[in-house]
Amino acid sequence: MPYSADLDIRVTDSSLRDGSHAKQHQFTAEHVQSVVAALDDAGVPVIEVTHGDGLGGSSFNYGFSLTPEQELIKAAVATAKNAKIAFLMLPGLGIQDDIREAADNGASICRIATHCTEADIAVQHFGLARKLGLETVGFLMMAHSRPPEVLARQARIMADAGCQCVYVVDSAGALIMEQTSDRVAALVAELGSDAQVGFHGHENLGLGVANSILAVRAGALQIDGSTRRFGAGAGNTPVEAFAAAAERLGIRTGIDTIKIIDAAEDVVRPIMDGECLLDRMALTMGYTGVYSSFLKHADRQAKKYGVPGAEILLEAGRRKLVGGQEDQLIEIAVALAAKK
Ligand SMILES: CC[C@H](O)CC(=O)C(=O)O
Ligand SMILES: [Mn+2]
Repeated sequence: MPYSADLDIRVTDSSLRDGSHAKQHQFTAEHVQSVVAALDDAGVPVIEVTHGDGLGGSSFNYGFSLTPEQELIKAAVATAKNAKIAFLMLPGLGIQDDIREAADNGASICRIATHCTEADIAVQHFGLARKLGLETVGFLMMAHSRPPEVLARQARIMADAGCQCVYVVDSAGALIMEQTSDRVAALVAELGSDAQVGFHGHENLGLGVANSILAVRAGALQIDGSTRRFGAGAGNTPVEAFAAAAERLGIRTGIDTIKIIDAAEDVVRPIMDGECLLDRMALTMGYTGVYSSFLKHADRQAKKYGVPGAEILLEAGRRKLVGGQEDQLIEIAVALAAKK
């Protein structure tokens, strides 16, 4: 079944949320206005705006935002003519009042992320979001680290709690081809008509577009990307490349391919601090299964303690660290420095 009469799938652009990691959370309201205006004009149907780690993410552990995220959400809502504005939240970081405030500020889609074995911590949050009339999306993060049947059981917990679309989230950019489609297919089989399935990719092995196309073929109805790959690690599935590939394959996204190619070059690139690169650090994350948002934290500790960043990430992979364990990157850097 297509997503709707006009669209086969719905694309959510995460540049203004996943890109917040790459920008070290230094977005201004003007950045948000210019990106939202360009993406909206290109026909991107959903735009996500929040601190990289979601509502309440602005903190010592994750990095402070330059602009309060509710101000960024307001700026996005005021600018978008057609696109819906989404926000992310991680239970335990954001609180219920943050969800209420984002809804009051005009955001209409609440995306709730948990580690892929911890869906049960989101039950109350889905309940509240639905009560507020928000559309709901669930993120099963670090999805490479568990097999399809485990993810399917976690997806069931989210759907039963009121989640309307559960995403397979390749936080480490570590999923390879059928590893993506097998996971998506398992969720589609489990959820049936109870909830849609989505896919959120990262480019750490250069597979974001290919994995996303395979996800669509396995039944995903929602796909995330970031224009110009503006996201954590090597960035997300580039929306402009995905839109072009989808169009050539006859998959209707509603996005104007030429306009989004122009937006990537003329609007998004100028606000990025640099390109999101498929370099040694990003490849190490994809290869060893490390959370993409650890990149800038590892970079900082590498500089501070004079140790190679890739070695910090290799050890993070060995320890199988998950989001929220950013402090262990400091411990790893200190230990590497002591060995020198
Ligand atoms: C909040 C953390 C994280 O950036 C969510 C996400 O986009 C991912 O896990 O890939
Ligand atoms: Mn991500």
